[in-house]
Amino acid sequence: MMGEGPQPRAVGPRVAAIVPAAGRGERLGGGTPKALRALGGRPMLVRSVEALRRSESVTQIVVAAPPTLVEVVAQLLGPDVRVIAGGAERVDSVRRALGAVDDDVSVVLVHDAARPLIPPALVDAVAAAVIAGHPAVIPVLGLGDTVKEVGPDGRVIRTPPRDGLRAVQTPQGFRRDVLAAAYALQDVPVTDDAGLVEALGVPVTTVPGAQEAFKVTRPLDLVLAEALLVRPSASDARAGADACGSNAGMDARRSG
Ligand SMILES: Nc1ccn([C@@H]2O[C@H](COP(=O)(O)OP(=O)(O)OP(=O)(O)O)[C@@H](O)[C@H]2O)c(=O)n1
Ligand SMILES: C[C@](O)(CO)[C@H](O)COP(=O)(O)O
Repeated sequence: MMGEGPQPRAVGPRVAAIVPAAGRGERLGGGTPKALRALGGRPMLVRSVEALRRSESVTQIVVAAPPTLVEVVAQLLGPDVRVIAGGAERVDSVRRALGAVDDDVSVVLVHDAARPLIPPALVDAVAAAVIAGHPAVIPVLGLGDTVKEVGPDGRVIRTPPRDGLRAVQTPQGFRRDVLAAAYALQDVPVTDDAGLVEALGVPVTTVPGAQEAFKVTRPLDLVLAEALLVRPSASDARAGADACGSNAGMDARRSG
């Protein structure tokens, strides 16, 4: 775990943010693809993209959309965002989006559309750690619950010591060549991008995550996200929504 003090400043390298947004949201339910479900009156995906725009480090955003909704999502997000068709699984969506990243990008962040309340400062902390020399960086939080490994019969197999366990969030940040090599691997069963990098044998570094970066997975998560948006402490997220359509920061970095 890196310290919680000042992180290296992100200057110089081009940083792309890939946003996998092509999932169906089966655990959330409701019919509409999850990334387009409204949160405080705006699609979750729009809020996630706004947080990336507001970060100081991101210079390009590539979104993997549900294949039938590529045009709709492109209209929704505006011309500064590249929208491509996602795939059947999250890894397929990220692999396709990686193929659409500009040639001059050397750092790639992968951020779930389903984490709409991500603080821009966390995006920058992950990017800065990669730029400082870590090949792979993930935000993590300690666990509040005890975790059990349970067998198919429902019986507890063991209780892993909680001190060494972390819940993993996004954005996960990578040197581009490392992520490309990881995504060249086939048929490695993983649930996050860092899992592929671990399969390569490349070290993965952690930085402190943020509670509000939780993933909207089930209906109660949506209720919690709505509640957070109307609290004063959610001013960042609201400002992000208010700024929707203003791309000045990212435009300046892209042309700089
Ligand atoms: N084929 C897929 C599956 C998931 N995702 C994206 O990966 C992120 C994290 O996935 P998850 O929360 O599991 O979303 P869903 O797959 O939509 O959820 P569920 O498993 O409940 O259907 C989401 O932003 C989702 O849109 C994607 O781009 N392409
Ligand atoms: C990438 C991820 O959000 C890190 O916590 C998570 O692993 C995605 O898992 P899901 O099963 O696709 O929600």
